[in-house]
Amino acid sequence: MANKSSQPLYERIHVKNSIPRAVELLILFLLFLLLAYHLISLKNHGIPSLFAFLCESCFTFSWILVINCKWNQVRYIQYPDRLPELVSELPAVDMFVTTADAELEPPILTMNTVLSLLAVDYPPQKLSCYLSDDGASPLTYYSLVETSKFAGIWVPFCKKYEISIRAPFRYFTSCSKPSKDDPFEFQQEWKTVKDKYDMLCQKIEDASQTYVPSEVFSKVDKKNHPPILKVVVDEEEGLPHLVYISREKRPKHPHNFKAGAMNVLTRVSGLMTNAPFILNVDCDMHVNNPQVILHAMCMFFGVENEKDCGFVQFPQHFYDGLNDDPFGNQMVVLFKYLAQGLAGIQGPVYAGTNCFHRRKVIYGLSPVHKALSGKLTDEDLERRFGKLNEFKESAVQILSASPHSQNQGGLISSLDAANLVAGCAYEHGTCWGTEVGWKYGSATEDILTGLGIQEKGWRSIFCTPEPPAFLGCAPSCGPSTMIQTKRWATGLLEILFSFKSPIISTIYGNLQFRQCLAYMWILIWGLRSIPELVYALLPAYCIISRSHFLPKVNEPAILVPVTIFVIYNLYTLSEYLRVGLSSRAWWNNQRMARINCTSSWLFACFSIILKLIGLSETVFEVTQKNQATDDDGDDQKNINSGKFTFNESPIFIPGTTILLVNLTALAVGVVGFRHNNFDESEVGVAEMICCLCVVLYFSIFFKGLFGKGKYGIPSATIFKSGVLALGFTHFCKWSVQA
Ligand SMILES: O=c1ccn([C@@H]2O[C@H](COP(=O)(O)OP(=O)(O)O[C@H]3O[C@H](CO)[C@@H](O)[C@H](O)[C@H]3O)[C@@H](O)[C@H]2O)c(=O)[nH]1
Ligand SMILES: [Mn+2]
Repeated sequence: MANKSSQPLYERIHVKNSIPRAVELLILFLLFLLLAYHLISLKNHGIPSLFAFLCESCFTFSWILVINCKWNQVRYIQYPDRLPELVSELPAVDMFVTTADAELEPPILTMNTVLSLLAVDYPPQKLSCYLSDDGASPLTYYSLVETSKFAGIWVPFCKKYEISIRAPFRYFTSCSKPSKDDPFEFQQEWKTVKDKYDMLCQKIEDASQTYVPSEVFSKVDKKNHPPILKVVVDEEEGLPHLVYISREKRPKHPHNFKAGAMNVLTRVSGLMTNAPFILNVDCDMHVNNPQVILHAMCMFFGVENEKDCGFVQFPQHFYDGLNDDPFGNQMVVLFKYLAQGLAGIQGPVYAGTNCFHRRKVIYGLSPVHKALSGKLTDEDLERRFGKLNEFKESAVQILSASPHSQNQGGLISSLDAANLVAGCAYEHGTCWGTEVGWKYGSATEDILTGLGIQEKGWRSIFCTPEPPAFLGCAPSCGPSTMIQTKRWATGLLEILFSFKSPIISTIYGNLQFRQCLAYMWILIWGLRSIPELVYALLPAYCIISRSHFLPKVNEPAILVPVTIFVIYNLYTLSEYLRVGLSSRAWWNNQRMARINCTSSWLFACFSIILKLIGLSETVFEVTQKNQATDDDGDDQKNINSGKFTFNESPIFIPGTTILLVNLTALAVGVVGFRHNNFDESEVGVAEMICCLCVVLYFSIFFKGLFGKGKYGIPSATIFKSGVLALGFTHFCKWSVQA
């Protein structure tokens, strides 16, 4: 452990945030005032006021959760340079990459992820990289073999010249071309490496066009095949181990998506290298800061009490992000303030990628039991980890030893044993997926797994080195963005309505109360769609039915909602400006938030209802990743990138309906203004402004009404939404007469 007399490995800094806190409290106060107003005006305004009151109660509740999340902002700075003085021997790290579909996830992207991992600044003999391929794709395997050959020149090149970007596709595009002033040797080598990389890309590209001949994969059906395990690099000077795994799949066995893949990776690596630390990255992320493992180690070895560092999470940043974040999915602000806030409570949630785990924590150890092995009988071990003796032994080694006395050196296990633990029957009757490993039962296995770890009392660390440790790609078209947010919200609701919900973890486990509230804020995303949907329709309802839910413009009470609106928007805007984003990015995120909330999250609610009544299971729909090399001409790409796209999916119906209803209401309202007779049933100005705002928030759909091809909403969707909108306006009128 760290020697305390010398300088610390990290520093914990409290971020000053008194002004944001004051504004947050002011908004909360105003929200309460607004609630009070609705209660008082229930008599005059009736039903609309009641609905407004209910919705705003939800918003207020959610705001309290937000304030809780952001209250104490904490940041960490690591000093990797000090590691050598303090840690005599660096521990081994097993690095996991998951891929699931060679079509949605182009192998060249995955290969760049692997290359960037192989080339990190860390003793290579301490590293092993395991690639899990749920697509059992011969192309992926072929690419990996070719990549391992290229790694033989790429890794030494990066280390020799201290290249800062170690994913070749990023390095070779980012104006890395050597200038005349560079040493001649470097210019030469640069050229060779670049040529070799281009050849690698070409080979993979060619292979993707033709059938890849391979004994290993002859007659492999990706949904029904035995485990395929290949050691691609075993002992090679200067390179980490590299192993390809495609776990067994059988139609009758649920494979539990990514969580299942992670557990197979954990077991196979447990047999082969059994490193005490695990790093996992998705195939769409690559290492952007070669010192990343050292940063993580500063935290693991720097904390005084192990308990304070169960896992180390790095943020997800995205490269080549479209300008001003048109799809609102770069999550810069979310990651910044939320994770920094969580860091001040019990630590960030586990985000599924860019995270270092302690293997023993993954094996279910709690911080109060520093070691477990002595207490576990052979039956216990078998129940937890499965039958295989070799694996039980490896687990005992992990559960008993101190973090850096693990085996190092070559791969130790026989492939037979490894094949066994990669089989789908192995987990049967064991604790894998419940007490041990990545947890099953949610499409957001990451949040569920992290929750389980924090429930045991572990804290986690949010680590934000400069340059960013990892970069990835975010979906860049309408449908995949919506599908992704829907999957997240669905997975989160699955957790909320299960026995693993944070409330239970707080009552029976060691999850801190404020951390529980933080989880709640995330888990209820899907449910928020209901009040948001009602609220998006309420102004239109009021205009069509000549009723009110807001004060009139000449009443002093109007100041309350107006002030909330203004202050809230300035507050969120300032968050964007403070991290250096534009006001355009802020606006894009605001409207995507409204759209996601009323569409993807609403559909998440539907899937949960279907699941709860037992009609269908939720699935993990893999996000389409962008090709590193785009087929579109550059010009074409610049014009159209960032333009929202649509498809036949019903997910676009709510948005279109909301737009149509509000347009109708605006029209009705304008006509109403003309014939205004200044009595009680006049059209409310405040309601009209609200309608206008809703139309602005849904302006993407407005453009979609007239767009062509994938930029337009399909006519079937417009038709269905039209019918719904018509139904709604009739309902408004009918409710007045009734
Ligand atoms: O059956 C499956 C499905 C997915 N994956 C892998 O899981 C990762 C994440 O999938 P992706 O489609 O990229 O989903 P995202 O929405 O981008 O992922 C975010 O959300 C997931 C939970 O929904 C987390 O697991 C991820 O870490 C997090 O980045 C990828 O490497 C996939 O190859 C598998 O290995 N097996
Ligand atoms: Mn992804």
